[in-house]
Amino acid sequence: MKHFEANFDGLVGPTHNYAGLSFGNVASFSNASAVSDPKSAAKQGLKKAKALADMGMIQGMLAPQERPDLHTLRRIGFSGTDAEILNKAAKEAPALLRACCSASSMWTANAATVSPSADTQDGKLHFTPANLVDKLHRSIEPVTTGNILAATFNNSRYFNHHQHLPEHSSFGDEGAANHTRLCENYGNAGVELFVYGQEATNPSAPKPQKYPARQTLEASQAIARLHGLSEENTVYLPQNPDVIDQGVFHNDVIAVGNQNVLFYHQQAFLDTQNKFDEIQQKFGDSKVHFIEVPTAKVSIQDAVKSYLFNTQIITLPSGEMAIIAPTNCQENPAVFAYLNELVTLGTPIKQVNYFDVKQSMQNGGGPACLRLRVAMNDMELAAVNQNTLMNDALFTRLNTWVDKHYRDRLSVDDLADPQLIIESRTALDELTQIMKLGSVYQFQK
Ligand SMILES: N=C(N)NCCC[C@H](NC(=O)CCC(=O)O)C(=O)O
Repeated sequence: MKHFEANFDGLVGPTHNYAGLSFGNVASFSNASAVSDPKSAAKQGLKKAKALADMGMIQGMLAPQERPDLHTLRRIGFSGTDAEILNKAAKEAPALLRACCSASSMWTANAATVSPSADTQDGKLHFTPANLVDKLHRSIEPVTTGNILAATFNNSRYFNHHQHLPEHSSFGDEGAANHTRLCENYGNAGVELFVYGQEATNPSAPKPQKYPARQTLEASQAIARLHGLSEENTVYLPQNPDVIDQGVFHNDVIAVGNQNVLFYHQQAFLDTQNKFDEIQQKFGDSKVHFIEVPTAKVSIQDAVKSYLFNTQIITLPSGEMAIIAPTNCQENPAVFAYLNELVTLGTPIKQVNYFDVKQSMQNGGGPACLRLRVAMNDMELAAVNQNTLMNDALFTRLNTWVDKHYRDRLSVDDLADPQLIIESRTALDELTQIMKLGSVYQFQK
């Protein structure tokens, strides 16, 4: 049986825009009210996904969510026709309308936490959609995320789908953005590493002062219980609250792992040495490569600006590891110099490939935010909805679909345009047919 890690990238939705919705996410705040280009955003994402498929990686796509989210606007008391609701919300509660229009489901690293079958008690692949309770615009994602995941991984013999955690800050859960799995081979039991920013039930534990910690220890522990992970294969690692206060709103902005590599910034964690000893002991006899980037070489500010750690580390079919980085890393002299040096250091990482994902970066989403990792075997892959897997035909089909339905300019004021509801629904309805997802959206029920 073959084992590998697949990446499922979020298809950017037709309402991709810059609304400044994410307090603590520097890019989101500093680009608030900039004009976006949903068509380019979607195409940049598709290009990256296709490039990985062309490198021999298993690559899938996850459908975006329905936006504007009329269902939520109705839930909070707006009534009338769709156009009337939009009009009233734009006048009476523009901030709530913006929250209901974000295309933020594109960052599928936040869609769910995934545990491969090699790690779980029942031998199935487990998915728990993230509740994303820290941000209003993201807290409306998990139900539809669950529908999309169930339509993509649609075989109960192999896949176990859980409900998202209770919607309370004690269980703040941001999915795979705060979760990394280290393993010798994808098919062996690995060490599941949960990084949290706060302990909800222990007020004296360290926590950030300026920006919110989105992930709690209690949420991470609940996921480990739900997925049937063993204690010997699980490590909980506290994030350094000082870096959260400098804009590191998810762990995947400061660290990334793959197989036997953990690539991280010197200031990423608390209690680092003890926790690394625990990781090594649980990992087993072979050595984990802890690749530390020192502050002297790359400051936190440069890491946050360039997204050096929001890179994907992938294992190519040749067995070599490559980094998939945003072009922003090339544009930052300190980071570019570091990456050029990294490939010469004798670590498993041998090459760096750069991709322009600037439309996503301007909202704080790099290459790693755009993908959900699913380690699986070939039987599990055969059970996946095959219409979601990237190949030449799907790439062409989705690009044509984007050309047909997406705007190339969207301002925050355009979100009040009722025509956007029609455009978005027409596009998504067609997409569910292309990807054979069934009725995953509220407007289809
Ligand atoms: N690091 C990972 N895995 N994901 C990045 C998510 C970015 C997203 N930005 C936003 O939601 C901005 C939307 C706006 O401001 O319009 C967020 O902050 O949750």
